[in-house]
Amino acid sequence: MAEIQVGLGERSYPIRIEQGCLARVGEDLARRRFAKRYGVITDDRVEGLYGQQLVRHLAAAGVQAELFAFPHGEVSKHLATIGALASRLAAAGFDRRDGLIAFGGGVVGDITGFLAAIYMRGIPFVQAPTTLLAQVDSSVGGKTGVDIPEGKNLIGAFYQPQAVYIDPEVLATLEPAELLGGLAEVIKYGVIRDPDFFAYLERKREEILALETAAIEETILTCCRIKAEVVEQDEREGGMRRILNFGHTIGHAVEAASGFAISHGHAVAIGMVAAARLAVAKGMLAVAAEQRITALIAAYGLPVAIPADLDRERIRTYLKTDKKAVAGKVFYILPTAIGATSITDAVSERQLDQVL
Ligand SMILES: NC(=O)c1ccc[n+]([C@@H]2O[C@H](COP(=O)([O-])OP(=O)(O)OC[C@H]3O[C@@H](n4cnc5c(N)ncnc54)[C@H](O)[C@@H]3O)[C@@H](O)[C@H]2O)c1
Ligand SMILES: O=C(O)C(=O)C[C@@H](O)[C@H](O)[C@H](O)COP(=O)(O)O
Ligand SMILES: [Zn+2]
Repeated sequence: MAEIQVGLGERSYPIRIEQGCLARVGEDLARRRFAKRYGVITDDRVEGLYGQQLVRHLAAAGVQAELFAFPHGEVSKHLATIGALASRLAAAGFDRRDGLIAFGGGVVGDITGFLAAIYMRGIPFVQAPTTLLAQVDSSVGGKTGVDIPEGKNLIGAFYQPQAVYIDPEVLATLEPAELLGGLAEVIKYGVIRDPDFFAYLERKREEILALETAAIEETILTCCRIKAEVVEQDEREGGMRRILNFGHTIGHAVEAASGFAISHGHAVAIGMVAAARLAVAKGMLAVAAEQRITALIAAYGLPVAIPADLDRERIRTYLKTDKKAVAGKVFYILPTAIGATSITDAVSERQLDQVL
């Protein structure tokens, strides 16, 4: 069992990482009393696999909870889902003393956090992430929100959870492609911040892919530690938090341009390779480092190139609505070494053409 703290003054919260901890979330909630009862927000797949089990565990600890599921996938991550869930909560009599549990992957976490931020102008919520991506990234840091046709995550709020409960056991039922998506964000942490962790990912590939307990726990813990450190320094992305967006400038555009046929993690993998190549083109990164980054992404079975049939003009259109764009200038987080980045808008059309 490991517990780390995200230190944000009165918005601080613990991240607990423990095999089987979903069975003990109820005890913790009963002790901490964030809310008098909980709406467990989830998607239909996670509901089918673990929904009743979680509600039973909560009930055994004396925690009242009700499940609210929506159809799985990024296509649900829009305002209509928020509206429908809010209506269901209101119909069930949820009031300001009640809270939410985000029980699922990043889509569930982003939707639930945003709903918690705005339902009755704000109710408490906790994260119980069930995908690797959500356990290493989206459940921590308080970015919540939904997509609009113009782009990814263009509506949302910074709203921190009260606690994060990570049970690596549930990863056993993930589809292999979903596991890989999480590994893209895992590799991101090595590239932006931690060369030793990058080398660990090179060495422990087989153990990590096999979800071997020690390797997967170490991986989740390292990512959460790095994310907590970054968020503690820049909660609302005034500056350095932008490093967590490495691979996301082109990644988000690829994801949206594919109509979400390419998942977030796979698009981030493509975006990281593109960013590393841009960095080489600009003379900021050694070719050998770019090759190591690309080789690690490929070694985990992730894509390294934008599919040939994906419309480049659509990608360019989405690049312009990236949240990091200011006064029409698109910003890129480019690696300068394994473990270090630089943020720049000085990317020429020709350099962009080369990587697209
Ligand atoms: N807020 C943040 O900081 C942040 C960070 C990274 C990504 N994100 C967002 O997260 C989303 C991607 O998250 P994701 O990859 O978890 O996608 P997801 O939530 O769609 O989950 C992927 C699939 O896995 C299924 N699933 C979840 N847990 C399972 C389990 N234990 N066993 C079997 N199946 C399971 C889900 O039903 C879904 O079909 C994107 O919308 C992205 O923008 C947000
Ligand atoms: O927490 C952050 O900060 C991140 O950027 C983490 C990203 O992995 C994540 O995909 C995030 O949702 C992207 O945020 P956005 O502000 O670029 O939409
Ligand atoms: Zn991401």
